[in-house]
Amino acid sequence: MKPASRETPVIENVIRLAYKRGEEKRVPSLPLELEPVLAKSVAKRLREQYGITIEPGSLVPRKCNGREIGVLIAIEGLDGAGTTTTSLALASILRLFVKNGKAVYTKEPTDNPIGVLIKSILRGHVDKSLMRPDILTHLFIADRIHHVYEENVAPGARGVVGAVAQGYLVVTDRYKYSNIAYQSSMDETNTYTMEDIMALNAVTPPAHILLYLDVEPEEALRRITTTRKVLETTENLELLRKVRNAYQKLLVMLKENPEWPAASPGETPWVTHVERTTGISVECIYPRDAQYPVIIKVYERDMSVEEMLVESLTRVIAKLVETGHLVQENGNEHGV
Ligand SMILES: Nc1ncnc2c1ncn2[C@@H]1O[C@H](COP(=O)(O)OP(=O)(O)O)[C@@H](O)[C@H]1O
Ligand SMILES: Cc1cn([C@H]2C[C@H](O)[C@@H](COP(=O)(O)OP(=O)(O)O)O2)c(=O)[nH]c1=O
Repeated sequence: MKPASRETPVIENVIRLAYKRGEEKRVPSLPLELEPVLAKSVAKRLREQYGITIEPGSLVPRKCNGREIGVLIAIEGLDGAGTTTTSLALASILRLFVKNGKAVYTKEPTDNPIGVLIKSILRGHVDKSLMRPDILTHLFIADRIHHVYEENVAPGARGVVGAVAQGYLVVTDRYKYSNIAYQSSMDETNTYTMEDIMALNAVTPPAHILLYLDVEPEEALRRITTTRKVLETTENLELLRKVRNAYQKLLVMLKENPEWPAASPGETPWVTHVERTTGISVECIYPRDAQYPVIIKVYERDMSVEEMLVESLTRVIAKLVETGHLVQENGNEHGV
């Protein structure tokens, strides 16, 4: 489920998960006091497991040529894995802990015209002949190009990359990795392999961090069917099993052959677009001495929502500190 507006404070959106789109979904409510509880638990686990001490406002984005540079974090998983819940909570907690308060939630498919068309196709509301994996592959990519280079995801920022270049931590609820896992799994003719869809997606940059929420397809379907009256065409057990296999394969592919630094220039058409949109060197946004995306996998077996959130958020923040994308500074006096 996706909230309608990112102008609303993120924590409110988390709470609204309980009420939003009542006609489609009945989502169990998360406790109202979630944010402070979560902040405390995350700070505690970071201290105990990673030796990282953080307080509200104590983290700052790394700098390049004197300006703060943010990151792109993609949250991925099967429908029902909790990508929306986790993305909202992560943006909220990051906003609390970073000094500039610059963290935003965004999502794909977007609420822009191409994203709306995609949703109509997935819901079977338009001509059924549009429901083809090849058509969807290209529509999702077109929606993503607009999202990454044009959509106003943060005040005064052009596109996701514009926001990152202005020091925002951008959390996207799904990204190109959904495209690769879902559309290749829907394609029974095997016209577009995962590698093909990955190559088509080289028009947009990698995420700095890819958080994959791993859930058993049976559990994912159970969550979807208990929270939603109307299921999307993609939400059936057979497809979810295929998509999970595809995600597992994709994580291996990305570890062996990261998107950045790329092996060949043909894999990086996004570099020109990023530099044109942001006006800064790509090396400032994607330092060459690291490999992207950095992958984090959380296996949800027997985890409560709260446990999944603490585990996921702690690991993402620890990784951002470890890789130098977030730097620890003295925080303010309000510890958590
Ligand atoms: N780890 C978990 N354990 C139990 N229920 C969960 C867990 N994560 C999410 N949920 C529930 O599953 C449902 C779907 O969550 P949501 O974040 O909308 O998933 P997605 O966006 O991945 O489809 C919600 O009712 C949410 O509260
Ligand atoms: C971004 C993306 C999403 N998807 C799929 C994953 C989901 O099944 C669906 C989007 O639905 P979802 O993210 O669950 O949104 P909502 O909660 O509003 O229903 O689109 C793709 O197939 N390819 C893509 O490139």
